[in-house]
Amino acid sequence: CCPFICASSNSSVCFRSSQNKVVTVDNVKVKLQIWDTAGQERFRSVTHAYYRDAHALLLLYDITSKSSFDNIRAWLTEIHEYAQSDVVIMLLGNKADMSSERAIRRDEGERLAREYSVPFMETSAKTGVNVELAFTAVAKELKHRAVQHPNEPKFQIHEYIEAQKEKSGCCSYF
Ligand SMILES: Nc1nc2c(ncn2[C@@H]2O[C@H](COP(=O)(O)OP(=O)(O)OP(=O)(O)O)[C@@H](O)[C@H]2O)c(=O)[nH]1
Repeated sequence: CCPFICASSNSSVCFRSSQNKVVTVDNVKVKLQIWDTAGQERFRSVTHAYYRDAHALLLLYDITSKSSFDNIRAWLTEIHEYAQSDVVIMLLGNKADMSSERAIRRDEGERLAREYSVPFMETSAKTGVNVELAFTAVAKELKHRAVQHPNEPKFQIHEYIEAQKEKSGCCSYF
């Protein structure tokens, strides 16, 4: 409904509610209601009220910004405190198209993701690289959790992502 939800009369404390996205997984339609929360520190006390009930959280940092990467640990700590224990978490290093200004190597993202046992990939909202995959992987995981057939093997989100992700820019390390 609302492009912006403001949590207080101070209009800078807002959440951008993006849109619904429907992903079809094995002929089942999974509706994702996507909330884009503001990432800055000053919003944090308000944001947890929003992700407490979330089924999945995509944590984005900007590969050209060390501070955005450093913030991820704080977010993961926060999530463990406030989010549902079985929430699907995915770490995304965004702006993969800006590899000439890269501040965080891909393997640093991979290492952090391994440390917290969360899937990882680099994305670009500009070129679209791996964006659909991020949403599809989340939708598949949620669908498999909701509709688990007894003889069906458990969906392995890590394996699915590793098999599908585009590794463009593989050699752009500095
Ligand atoms: N080149 C490039 N620019 C991007 C990409 N994603 C976002 N941007 C740009 O980065 C700027 C910030 O984007 P936002 O979506 O506002 O970033 P944000 O992290 O949501 O910002 P806050 O959460 O409000 O702190 C905008 O100018 C976007 O156009 C990307 O993948 N590549």
